[in-house]
Amino acid sequence: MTTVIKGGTVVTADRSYKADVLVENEKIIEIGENLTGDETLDASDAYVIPGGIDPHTHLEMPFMGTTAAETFASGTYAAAAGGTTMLVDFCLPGEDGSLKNAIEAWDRKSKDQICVDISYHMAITGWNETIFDEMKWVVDRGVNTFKHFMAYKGALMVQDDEMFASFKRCAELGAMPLVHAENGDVVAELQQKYLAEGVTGPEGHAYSRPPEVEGEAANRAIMIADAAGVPLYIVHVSCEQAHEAIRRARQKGMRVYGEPLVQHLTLDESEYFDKDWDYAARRVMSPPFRSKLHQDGLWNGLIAGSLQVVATDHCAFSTEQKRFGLNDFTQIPNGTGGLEDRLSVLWSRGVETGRLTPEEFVAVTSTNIAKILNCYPRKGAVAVGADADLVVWDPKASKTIQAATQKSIIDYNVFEGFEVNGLPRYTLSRGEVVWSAGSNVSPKPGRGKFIPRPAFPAPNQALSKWKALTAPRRIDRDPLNIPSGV
Ligand SMILES: NC(=O)NCCC(=O)O
Ligand SMILES: [Zn+2]
Ligand SMILES: [Zn+2]
Repeated sequence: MTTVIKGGTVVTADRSYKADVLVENEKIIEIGENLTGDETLDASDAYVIPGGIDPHTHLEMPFMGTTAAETFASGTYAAAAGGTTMLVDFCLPGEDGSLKNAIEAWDRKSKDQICVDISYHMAITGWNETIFDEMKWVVDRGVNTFKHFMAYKGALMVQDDEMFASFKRCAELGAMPLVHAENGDVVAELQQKYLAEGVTGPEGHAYSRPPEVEGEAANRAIMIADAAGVPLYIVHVSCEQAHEAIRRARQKGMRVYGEPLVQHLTLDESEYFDKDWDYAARRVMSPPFRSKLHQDGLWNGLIAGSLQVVATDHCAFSTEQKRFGLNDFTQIPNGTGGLEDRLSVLWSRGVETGRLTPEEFVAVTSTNIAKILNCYPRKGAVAVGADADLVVWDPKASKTIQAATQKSIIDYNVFEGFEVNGLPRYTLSRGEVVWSAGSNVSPKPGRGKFIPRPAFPAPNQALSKWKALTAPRRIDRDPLNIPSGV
């Protein structure tokens, strides 16, 4: 069976052009004019773009004494409804600390539920010989990225020596480290200070995580990655201090990537000062929302290329779960949602305002991350041979974001009331229509696949070669030119 997407404008990260797209057996088989197929999807007055890739989600993740309420089924359905056809979820080791068991646990949770494709990042939350050994198994299993939390002291946080050891192991294995950059020691002290001063509400969350703690950690992680000889990806970059560290590193020739979230681009710190406790607590996430000045910096970074990817860090807790921290902001489970609305919010606030071109929109929502994570051009491309993960994007379709009508099972939405233009008319996952606006298509849980991402030795090898060429070395001198000792 063939499907033709007809009459649209194909938009990729580097160009836009009028063409039909023909799909068969999960793949794009032809792009051109006047194509026909067994089934036709109308793309007139619309763009045909690669499906969105959200590289940062935490579905059903055990965290802060509870478990993120968004399930693999509801999260991937919400993703499809918003034009996202692949997400990368974080595997956390359980009490036994085993990476292998964590991946197997994530497989068990996800496999019968996922409606679109997924991949994993593996979290490194400690350091020992078993972890060192298991990292190879993880990479061979198709997970080439390892996340390190520099915050969440007493829980997920790792120390610098552990990070350095793990980064060096990543370099050997052709893997890439990721970091959550915040100075966890300082955050922990600031939390106690504000609690002692009687600041117990969600505003304390923002006060205890100022941009400086993020900037310091970003600089430290960059220095450690450089010493280990490995590229680095910094998740949820929220402020100028961290962005500046990335800019400086890139200017020095280091492969450092930065991922702002759509929430940080569009919501600011005033959300935490709302008089309604639930409203403010629902927006508690780390790092917190910042001022407009930081937001402008993040947008500019996307334009300049110093930041490459827009993600969501979808880690959604119900209002009931947020209320665990009613008397103490440090107990509010950290995390917000965004998976369903990332593309439409970014289109409305980015492309519609002229901050981003449609091509840049495609780059930061799909193509760049597919390249960074080594699954391009299978994903992130409109090209013959690529998976037919495609979105017919209707720039004229509009809606008001409302929790009441969302596919996510969370009882609120941090973008509630946002008027957005730009929505998927159709979302195709490997050629199958998994979302069709105005109809009742709903994808079958379990149809999604795990996408292995092999080791990517090239950037690591290039870096090692350069490091070897430029390493400090002994100067051999003619003994005649060495003054004799006195
Ligand atoms: N970001 C957040 O607040 N929660 C999810 C876990 C993390 O990424 O730090
Ligand atoms: Zn994080
Ligand atoms: Zn996260």
